[in-house]
Amino acid sequence: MNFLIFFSVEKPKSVLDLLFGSEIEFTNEQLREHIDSITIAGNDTTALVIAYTLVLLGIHQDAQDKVLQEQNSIFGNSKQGATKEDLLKMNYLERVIKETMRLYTVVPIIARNIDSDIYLPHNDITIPSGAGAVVGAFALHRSQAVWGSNADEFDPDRFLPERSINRHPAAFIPFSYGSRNCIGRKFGMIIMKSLISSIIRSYKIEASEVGPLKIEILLFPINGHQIKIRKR
Ligand code: HEM
Repeated sequence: MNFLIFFSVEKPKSVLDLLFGSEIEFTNEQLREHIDSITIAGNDTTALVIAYTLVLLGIHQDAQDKVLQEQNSIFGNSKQGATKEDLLKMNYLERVIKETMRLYTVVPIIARNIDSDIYLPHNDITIPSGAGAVVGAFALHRSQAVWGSNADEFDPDRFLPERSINRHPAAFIPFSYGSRNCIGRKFGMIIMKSLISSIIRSYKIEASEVGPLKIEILLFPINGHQIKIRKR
């Protein structure tokens, strides 16, 4: 297992080093469970978002051109990996990734057990303690009431600051919301931006529509993705 914590000023430490060095002494089983959480929660989610993003860029060539322009403005012709400073400049790519996570919410349903009665004033409904509840993030992200009549269309500029001002903070919840939201959301963004940045600088992508989807905890394309890549 060889995860590194990036951008530390000190010598980078692996996740295991950090877990071993923490104040709490974990049992082997707890250590394994932590590593399981990080790999399972962090791997498939990130890989799926990267794949959906590449497919959407392959379909929307105009967006791919804009991503490439932004990359060229940061890197020129260089193929070097992105630094933290480079990643901060990738505003358009970040909007593309967010729009991908909105349309293809890879954690489409978030489930909770209700442990005390919860009153929902807008609907005048009380969810009783002991009930199970799901937050339908996929449905919320496609809601025309929230995202407008073009909710099903790919429009990364929805995430421009000026178009996001009046949006409810919980309208966009690919990483969930509140105290149990994703602990890896910033790390996930770093991985996704770094990888897509390197791929787009080296390859031109073409893709066909995303076909039917299925939910197996995460959101998978039933037929896989049809994608062509050509060296630039
Ligand atoms: C695009 C990538 C990712 C997406 C879309 C995503 C999404 C989510 C969502 C929706 C939850 C809440 C699930 C629930 O409450 O049922 C969650 C929790 C979690 N995520 Fe992520 N995640 C991503 C990347 C990562 C990465 C890279 C890591 C670790 C390095 C990670 C670690 C975790 C952990 C440990 C939890 C449980 C947090 C808790 O229960 O307090 N995730 N993630």
